[in-house]
Amino acid sequence: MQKVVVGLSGGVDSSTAAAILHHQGYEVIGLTLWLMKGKGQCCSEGMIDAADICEQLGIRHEVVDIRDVFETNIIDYLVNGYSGGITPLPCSECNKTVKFGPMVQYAREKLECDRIATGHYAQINYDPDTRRYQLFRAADRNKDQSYFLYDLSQDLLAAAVFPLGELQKTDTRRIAAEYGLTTADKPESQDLCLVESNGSMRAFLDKYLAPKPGDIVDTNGKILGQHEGIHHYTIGQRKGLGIAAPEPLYVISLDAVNNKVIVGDRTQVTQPECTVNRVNWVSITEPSTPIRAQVQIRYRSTPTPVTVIPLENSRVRLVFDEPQFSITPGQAAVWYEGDKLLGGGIIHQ
Ligand SMILES: Nc1ncnc2c1ncn2[C@@H]1O[C@H](COP(=O)(O)OP(=O)(O)OP(=O)(O)O)[C@@H](O)[C@H]1O
Repeated sequence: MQKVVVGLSGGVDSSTAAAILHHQGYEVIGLTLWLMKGKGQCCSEGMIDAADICEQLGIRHEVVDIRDVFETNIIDYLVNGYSGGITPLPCSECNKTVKFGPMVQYAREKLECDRIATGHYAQINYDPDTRRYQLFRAADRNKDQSYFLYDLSQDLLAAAVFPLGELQKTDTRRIAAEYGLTTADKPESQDLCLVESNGSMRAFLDKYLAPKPGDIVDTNGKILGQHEGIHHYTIGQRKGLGIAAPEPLYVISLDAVNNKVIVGDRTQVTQPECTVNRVNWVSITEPSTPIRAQVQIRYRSTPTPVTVIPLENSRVRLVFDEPQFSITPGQAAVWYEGDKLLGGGIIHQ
């Protein structure tokens, strides 16, 4: 019997992924990563729900304590990023270095298993011509999580299985109900796990960063107001500036060195191009000449036409057909050809 390890968060998606594979005849092992320190965090409840599902399916359940890795790779990464004036995207980093990497390693070393399934909505296809694992958007466009998976290596994609990639979310709930899974009606997570468990990103950051008051200025350096710490702001932000002005003002940059929030009008936060670092090419090898694609500069943004110009050291320059509003350093830019994810990286400037 073929063995597969399923990453179980305790939610309906991963429970259903496990149940589908179990009913297809795989030997399924449930694996829950213990991510967050502290009692009462979402993981504690998730672990119990995951254990329940394993009991229900009659499968083995492993819990791997990875709290230190989560703290270094996600919490420190976020806190350092925000205090340095960028807006990091934790989910792609978490998928690569906290979830898939350690799960694949644990499965290979401890469970003699080479396949890892998750409840992610995305699709993988192996192209024998190019010998690459390609990543595609999920059939359910509204649930598509390919954007958060752009940083997976070929080795991790080779091991990954996404049983929900061809389903609509309504199918998942229906299947969960048909199998009588105890998680079938569990509510959807609405936001980043850290935001859910802390109430807001600001509340999370305030646990780690002391207030550091400074000036809110325009591009000429004129002081327009005060802030409590640049970590409370993100590029393109309009609300919560506390400044009365005849025209709407937006955050156009964050100056960590001088502890300043710089604001301006909408045109000043709209750019024709940007540089992207730490690029991972997924479905194709790195091209030697510019390519055309459609890019998303944040998770829910509409894909927009772009020319991707390869640069040295795993970087690219993105030249948008139409200038883009609020390009945010630290967020991911991910470019596609139709549904095929070509590559992505971290927006630099
Ligand atoms: N703590 C964890 N341990 C093991 N696998 C996890 C864990 N958290 C998430 N995963 C895996 O990553 C997938 C996507 O995680 P995400 O946080 O986006 O949850 P989700 O889409 O709400 O799914 P679910 O309904 O399964 O919680 C999950 O379906 C699961 O397979």
